[in-house]
Amino acid sequence: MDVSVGLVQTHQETFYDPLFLDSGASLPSFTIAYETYGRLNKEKSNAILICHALTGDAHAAGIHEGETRTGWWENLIGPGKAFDTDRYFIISSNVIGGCKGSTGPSSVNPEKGENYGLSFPKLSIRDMVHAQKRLVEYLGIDSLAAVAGGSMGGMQALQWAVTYPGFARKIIAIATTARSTPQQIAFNEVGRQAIMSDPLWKDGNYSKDKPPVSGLSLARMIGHITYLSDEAMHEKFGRNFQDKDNSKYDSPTEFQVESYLHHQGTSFTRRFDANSYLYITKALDYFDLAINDSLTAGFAGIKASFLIVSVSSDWLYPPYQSEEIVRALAANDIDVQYCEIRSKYGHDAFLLEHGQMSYLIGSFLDHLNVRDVMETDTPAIMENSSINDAARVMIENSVNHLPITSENGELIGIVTSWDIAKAVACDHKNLEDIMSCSVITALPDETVTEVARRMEERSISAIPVVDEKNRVIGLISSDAISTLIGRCK
Ligand SMILES: CC(=O)SCCNC(=O)CCNC(=O)[C@H](O)C(C)(C)COP(=O)(O)OP(=O)(O)OC[C@H]1O[C@@H](n2cnc3c(N)ncnc32)[C@H](O)[C@@H]1OP(=O)(O)O
Ligand SMILES: N[C@@H](CCO)C(=O)O
Repeated sequence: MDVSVGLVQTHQETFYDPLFLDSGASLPSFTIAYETYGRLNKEKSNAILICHALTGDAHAAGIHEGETRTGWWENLIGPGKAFDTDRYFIISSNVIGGCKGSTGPSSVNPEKGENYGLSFPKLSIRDMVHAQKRLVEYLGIDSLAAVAGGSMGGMQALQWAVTYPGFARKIIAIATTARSTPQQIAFNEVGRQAIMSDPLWKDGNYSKDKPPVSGLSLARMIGHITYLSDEAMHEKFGRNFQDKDNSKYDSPTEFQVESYLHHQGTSFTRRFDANSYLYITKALDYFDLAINDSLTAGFAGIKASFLIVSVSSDWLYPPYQSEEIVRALAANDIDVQYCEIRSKYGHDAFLLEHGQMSYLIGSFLDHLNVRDVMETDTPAIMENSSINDAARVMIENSVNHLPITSENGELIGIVTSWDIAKAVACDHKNLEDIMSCSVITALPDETVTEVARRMEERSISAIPVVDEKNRVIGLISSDAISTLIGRCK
């Protein structure tokens, strides 16, 4: 059986200082629903905020008492999983504007004593993030190890990096964009029109017992098509009929795909509020991190490392949008890793491709720096040494790479066992004749991944690690790296 965080509860916290919104309006007070998994460490340095997508909620992992469904990222959050609750304190909250315990249009306006409905102010992704910051501070946390999410959750993660530079050390943004495209806005608008065309919607003043279920169901059916791929639909349903005995002309849901979409639409109306759908999709539409159409300008000043993941078959948030994020980050010299995962599931792959996602997220969160892997007791020799001295030191210490330093410890060259062999074969007498003077080096705070890539490109099996004054402080070897990868699995 899978290891899980087990029984969990959704908590609620109300904040009584107003939340000022991008629209110019404000919420006099607001409530945030949230769950936490794992333990906050003494230094309060191990918190990770998880952000949900359009229709998600705070219940990202574990199980609620008396229920059977686990949280929506159950496969990624838990002991020993990518978001390892033995090491990290995970926070997951419902966005403001939502309908799963946080303040949204279905909540009571404290100033009027009635539901907000359409009097709820317009929201942005940044407003959602401002509200999350209040929660994080309430939990006593003044920096986050990471913020992570898929789809709209990825937008929130990016927004955190822009709005609160340096607050989160790592950002994980999956199947997302830095600015909504006309096509995304178009699908959202069709969904909204489906809701607003339902006579039960009543300009947003529907009663709790009579919500606009046909409109909301239709909105979800349209949305759900965009979360799948052509291939996934072929594989799931083919052209199969739902009822094999009564196949054609006389059933409203002849094809399996029709039946499936109706099921997705209907079950959605049991868990989601129509007005929340209108507000949250609008927040998606407004989302644009570019400044004067430049994402590079929009990302200036960011201080975090990024993992950006796209899905090969995602036609709603296609990989080119992730690539745009990566280019703009790289243009700002921001550390970024990018992977397009191969998947047939389409956009919803961020909820389904557990293997690939676990690997990427797990390695990104745990990635080690050169400092963690380098050997520090490696020998070096002075510049005026002889070839014999070099050979002896190499044999005595069983090393194949020997940095050569000046008197003050500065790196001036390197000699390898291959160079020594060459010296014997070609009868060279001086160390200067065989040593390499333009040495590829590593810095202690670089990631092992970056350095491994450099070593692979140059076909080098070990490189000296130097400090800011180019003094040798250790050596990193491909052997040490492969031992590490073997250990990490
Ligand atoms: C990420 C966030 O932040 S939260 C939001 C995420 N959660 C959701 O989107 C919930 C709704 N979405 C889904 O269920 C998504 O499809 C996923 C991605 C989460 C799950 O995908 P899968 O495991 O592949 O499930 P699938 O898409 O096949 O749907 C299964 C459901 O369809 C039903 N179904 C399958 N075929 C048919 C059919 N021919 N006719 C009618 N119903 C059908 C199943 O009975 C099942 O019903 P249930 O969910 O009520 O138990
Ligand atoms: N299935 C996800 C996809 C939207 O990104 C949701 O409903 O939130």
